[in-house]
Order: sequence, then C-alpha cells, then structure tokens
Amino acid sequence: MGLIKTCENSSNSNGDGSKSGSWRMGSLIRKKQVDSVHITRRDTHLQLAKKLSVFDLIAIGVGATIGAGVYILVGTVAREHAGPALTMSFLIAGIAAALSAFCYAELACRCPSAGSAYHYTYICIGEGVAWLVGWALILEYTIGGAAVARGITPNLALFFGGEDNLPTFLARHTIPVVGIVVDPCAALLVIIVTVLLCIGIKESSSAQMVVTTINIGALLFIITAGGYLGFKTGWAGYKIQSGYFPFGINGMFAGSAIVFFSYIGFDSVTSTAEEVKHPQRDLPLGIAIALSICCILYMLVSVVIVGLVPYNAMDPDTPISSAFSSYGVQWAVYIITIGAVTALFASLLGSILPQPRILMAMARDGLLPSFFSDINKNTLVPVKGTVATGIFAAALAFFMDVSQLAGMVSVGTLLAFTTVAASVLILRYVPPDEMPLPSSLQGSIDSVSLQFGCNIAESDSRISGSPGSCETDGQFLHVKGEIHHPLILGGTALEKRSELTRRKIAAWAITFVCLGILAFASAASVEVLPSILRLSFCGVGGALLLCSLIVLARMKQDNGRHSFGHTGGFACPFVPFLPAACIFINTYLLIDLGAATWIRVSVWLVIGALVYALYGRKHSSLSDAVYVPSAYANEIYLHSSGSLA
Ligand SMILES: NC(=[NH2+])NCCC[C@H](N)C(=O)O
Repeated sequence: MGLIKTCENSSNSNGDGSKSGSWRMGSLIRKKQVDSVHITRRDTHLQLAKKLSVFDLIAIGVGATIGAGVYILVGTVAREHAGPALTMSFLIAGIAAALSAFCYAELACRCPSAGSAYHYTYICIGEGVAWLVGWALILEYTIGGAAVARGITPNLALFFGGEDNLPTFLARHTIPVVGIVVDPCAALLVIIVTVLLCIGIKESSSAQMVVTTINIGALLFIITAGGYLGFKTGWAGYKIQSGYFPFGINGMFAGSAIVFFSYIGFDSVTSTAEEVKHPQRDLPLGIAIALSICCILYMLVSVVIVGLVPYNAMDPDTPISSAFSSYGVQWAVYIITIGAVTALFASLLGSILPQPRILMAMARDGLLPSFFSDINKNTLVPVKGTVATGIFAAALAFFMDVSQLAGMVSVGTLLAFTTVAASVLILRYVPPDEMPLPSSLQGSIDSVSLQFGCNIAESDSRISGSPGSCETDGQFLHVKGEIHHPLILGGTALEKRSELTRRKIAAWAITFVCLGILAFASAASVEVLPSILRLSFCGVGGALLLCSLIVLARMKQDNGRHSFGHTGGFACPFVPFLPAACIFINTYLLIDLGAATWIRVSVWLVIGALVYALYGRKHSSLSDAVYVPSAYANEIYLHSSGSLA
C-alpha cells in the first residue's frame, strides 16, 4: 500500500508515535527531502549566522586537518613501511582523500546543511544509516577532541622544561586508590575552545585562522630550514643503499593507509554549510584549497625529513625535532613544539566545532531532543549543544587517557566518507523524490487530488524505483489510469515506464557495487581465511563490482548541476568510477582497523541502536509524515497554508 496506507498509519498512531510492524522497518529507510526542515517542522527556529567566507573555510579545514599526524606519523611510517617513499605515501593518501573531497563538494553544494554526512545520508539512503553515521560521528568528534586535548599537555610541558615543572593547576595528577591520571590542562583547553565556539562562528574561525597561520609558519620553517640543512650536508637520507623503496611498492601503499589519518578533518568544513555566505561557490573551493594546502605541506615536510635522516635511524616519537637536533639545531625544537601545540589546538577546535552542528541537525529532524537544536539569539550559534559537547569532551579529557581508543575515532570519518560517496551515486542515478509532509497536511491531499484531476491512490509496488523506496511506494501516482512518476511527469507512457525501469536497474547496480566492494575488500584483508576462499571471494566481488560499474557507466545520469532548486555548483567528475573508488578505499580502511576496534565500536553502535529504537524512531519528524511526490508537494503545501493559518 502506498500513500493512503501511510495516512492511515499516521492517523492510527496511538499518540506515542508507535506504528505498525511494517512501518517500524520502514522507519529505517524513510528519507527526508533537502528542504524538508522547513516543510515538516513549519520551522520557527532561528537560523545560524551566515558569516563565513572562503578564507574562513580554508582556515577551518586546514586547522582541523593538520594535527599530530604529520608531527608524529612520519617517523614510524618511514621507519617501518615506506622509507624515503614516505612522500609518495602522502601523495597517494592525499589522492584518496581528494576522492572523498570531490564527493563532499558536490553534496555540500546540493544539500548545504550543518548535518554534513548525516544530512546527505538521510536524504539519499535513509533514516537508519543516517542515524548510524550521526551516532558514529558523535563518537569520533568527542573522543577525537578529548584525545587531541590530552596530546597537548606533554607538548606544552616542553616550554616549562618538562611535565614536572608545569604549574600545579595544569600538571597531571594520579588520583590515589583508583589510579586514574587526571589532566587539568587538557580539560582547560577544551573549555577554552568551547567558550570560543559559543562566542560566535566568525570569532571562532578568526581564532582558527591565527592558530593555523602559526602552525603553517612552523611547517614552512621545517621545510625551508630543513631544506637548507639538507642542501648543505648532502641529503644523507637519500644516499642509503636500499634505495627509494626499501619496503617495495607494498610498503609505500601500507604507509599511505596509515598517513591517511593525517588528512582526516577537512570534512569539518561541510558542517558549517549553513553559516557560509555563498555555500554553492565557497564550500567546494574551501574543501579543495584546504586539502591541497595540507597535501603540499605534508609532502614537502616528508621530502625534507626523510632526506635529513636515514629512514632506519628516524626517531619514532619525535621525528622532526630529533632530525633537527641531530644536526645540532637545538633551538628549532621550540619552533617545532609551537607548531605541534598550535596544530593540536586547531585540531581540537576542528573536532568540537562540527559536533553541536550535527547534533543540531539530528535534533531538528526529531532524532534527538530539541535541546540540541536551540540556537542562541545573540550569538546565532547552537550554544546549548556546544556547551554539552564541551562539558562531555572536557570530562573525558580530564579523566581518561583516550589514546587507547584512537582507532575508534577513524570509524566515524571513514563511515561518513563511504556513505557520502554512495550518496553521490544515488543522487546521480536514483535521485530521491519523496517529499515528507506532516500529518496535519493530510486533509489537503484530497483537495489537491481534485485540483490536479488525479487520484492519489494505492501505488503499485511492482514499479517501485529502488530497493530503498519500496516501503514508501506512495511516490507513484496513478493519474487517470496511467502510472506517473514525479521525475517523469512529461513524456509518453512508454518513456515513463522505461525511466522507471532505468531507476530500478540503477538502484540494484549501486547495491551490487557496494556488495562487490565489501566482498572484495573483506576477502583481501581477512588473512585468517584459507587462500582459496579469499581468492574466490575476491573474484566474485571483483566481477560483481566490474559488471555493475559497466551497467552504471552506460546509464543516463543526472549531471549534478541543477537539482533541488538551484543550478550551478560543483559536480563530482568521473561518476560512477570516482565515488566507487572512494567507497572501495574507505571500506578497505574500515576493515583494516581490526577486530579489536570494531568490537569497541560495536558497543557504541548497539547503544546507538537502542537510543534510536527508544527515542529517535518515535520522535522523528518523518514519523508523522506522509509521502507524496515532490512534484506535487509544493502545491499541497501552498494549498494547505490557508487551512493551517
Ligand atoms: N575529526 C577528527 N577525527 N580529527 C582528527 C584529525 C586528525 C588529524 N588529521 C591529524 O593528523 O592529527
């Protein structure tokens, strides 16, 4: 049953929002429309302040991305995986990150919202996966922020001559009996960042700009001073016997999987989408420039460091400072430490900034309490969500050494990157078309039916457009006996039918692309399986992936430039190959995180599933929505505005 059934369900709901069994499954795949915030909630909320320019976005992106990664990872990765080819590892990881950046750039243009990956997933894939992404991002930003804050203390202590000399109120203490090491300095830094974020987005981005400029200055110092030393002393690191690839090409790729971590963070830019003055132009530019700056800096730093010190003599903990010390340039250590502290501070701000915005987007959709969607009328930022995030992250940073949980931090980002790439495929081949309306508008539907001379009747599940839309098959209309799809309201009956078939084939092809990648990547990484089994899985997965990609490549697609009410903007190139490569890389990295990380993450995800089942599902804005085609929704909305007034 389609639309009519949905209406009945809504009116039968027993006040607490509980629905029939089939609707319960349906809640996981229900989707929202780009501007559904305004339609479903008759939004009276304040909007965030639109103050950010492309320079602010670059500062936010670079600041959030450059962190401990480049200051620490170069040592271990050069020593154990890549050797002097570390530069190539950074390049490959940068290209992999750029694939995600392309996908983010298109979606940020087409659906600019503070919810970022959560929001795109909700529109393209459905509520269940969107919740999962939002919930995983909470883990990432909060634990990530707390971990970064803890990392600042030892670096800061270097200015005082070691941790023992830190002022008592900043020094780490061990609580007797329980043996917990508390870190007041880390908690204080989180609080400072939280206060800054509450003051205003422009103020926060200006602070980020200052801190990031100092950090870039330190990296430029490393590059120029290191380059000078290298030219003067003959680049000892490049003269070793084992050549440029001591661990072979495999080592270089293994290294790029590890240094990929240093590119995480540029996605923070997209969570400011509602605060950008010209989102369609500035979001893609901001993401691209931020990522390019990081990639160039990382490659130059690595060229210099592996050239100064032979890879096998590199210090795994403080590779950059040790490289300068080994040439007798002790004072450089201070500059490098300033760089590390500012990089970590900016990374902390980059972690705490997106969190309240994603919470706000989830609360607007009813999946979290409205407390989080509150915007302060003076500063026009989500102050309550920011304070809640800050208190939680500060408590974590104070009490826990969260570095053990570092692997969990990447899950949120990689999951988000994967679903964002899948969302691009869906938007291009099977653009979502439902327009959720609150049940209060149901009364208007009949009159609109009359006005259109059409009968919004039971739809035909045989012609549903995608696996994901079967449940909400009310998107199809029978108009005077013919089947009409909102996207193909023009054209002959034959054309309409063939468009519906195209959508169906595309939907299955996208599903098979994802399944093929999953099979291939799992078989390639799970070494405990017998090799014959691994090979067969890889073969089946690869064949599935290849066939589905060929099918998609031959299909008509939306060009990504004129949907959802605006034209222009950025369109991701090489669809479907680029998003598929992006899904592949991120799935591979997700599996590569290892069983222990996944077991820990599962605990968090199970808690998330419970919260969704007990709260989100019932309170979702879409739980009182009926589905009508977007082509008619505006008419219904306009028609009903009189009766609602
Ligand atoms: N949102 C995050 N997970 N932030 C962590 C960013 C890590 C950063 N790229 C680094 O190299 O340290």
